[in-house]
Amino acid sequence: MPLNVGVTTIAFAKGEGTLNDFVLVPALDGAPELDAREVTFLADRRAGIGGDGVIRVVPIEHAPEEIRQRAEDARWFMDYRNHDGSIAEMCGNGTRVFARYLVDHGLVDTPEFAIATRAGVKRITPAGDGFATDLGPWRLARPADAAERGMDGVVQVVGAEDPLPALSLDLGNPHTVVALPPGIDLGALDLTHAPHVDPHPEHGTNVEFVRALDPGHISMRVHERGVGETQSCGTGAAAAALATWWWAGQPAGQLDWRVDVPGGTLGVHIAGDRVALSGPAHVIAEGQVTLPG
Ligand SMILES: N[C@@H](CCC[C@H](N)C(=O)O)C(=O)O
Repeated sequence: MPLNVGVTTIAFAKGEGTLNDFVLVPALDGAPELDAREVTFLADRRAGIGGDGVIRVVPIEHAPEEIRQRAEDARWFMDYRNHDGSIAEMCGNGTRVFARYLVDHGLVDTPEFAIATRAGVKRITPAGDGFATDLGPWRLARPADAAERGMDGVVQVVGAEDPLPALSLDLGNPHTVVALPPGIDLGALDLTHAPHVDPHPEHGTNVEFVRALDPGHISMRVHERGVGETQSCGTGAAAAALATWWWAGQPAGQLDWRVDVPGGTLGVHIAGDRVALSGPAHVIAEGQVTLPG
């Protein structure tokens, strides 16, 4: 009997955008489907390939019905999972790395194209050595409270005596943004555990800690839902810029933001109720991997 009976070997690529890293799995005929155990194996930095998330590259005709119904002109579905196997609606950095994979593999034939995500269709355009993604509409998670006070919850951080005020935003996925007061050093924050957020969002949240540097320029660290601290989060950078802009009174002349993250720099452009993200994207390795039996 051959030794490889029952063994599943699949193609993968490894990519990153501002060091938010992903394992991409082409599923060009709809397979492989990946269960949570296979995702956590692929994302494991010791036993598997390693990544903050795992992204299946799925032709739209093989996407789930609810995605196909809202796909507009998108020909590809970004099926995103977090490091822990959980499903996330959106990944901003992931859209650029996904776009890089499609372009490098000749899977799109125009420089601008659309991709379907669980949070709707996102439009990609080339930008510098990477891409810009129209992340689409954003909104405050709890508009009435937030509009009144600019803060709608609190986050407890290790080492701070009192919980810090925070603002929650919906970018297709959930974010809670904290503006650090002067006495707390962004670089010294202990993000080894998920910060305690109150009120706790039903489906969890990504938490961004922000230091304002100059007008239109912030620095940020993030604890991602389903992952832990990462070197960057694209939707998180957009949420951080939007919250800082909101706190500043939404100045009309301050729509372009530079967001420094541990893994590099991202651009955020606010356009009314829409927001766009730009930054680099690289595919750094491709190969084959055998899934655990
Ligand atoms: N890193 C991503 C966000 C990935 C999903 C997030 N962890 C969630 O669960 O919402 C980004 O670049 O936006």
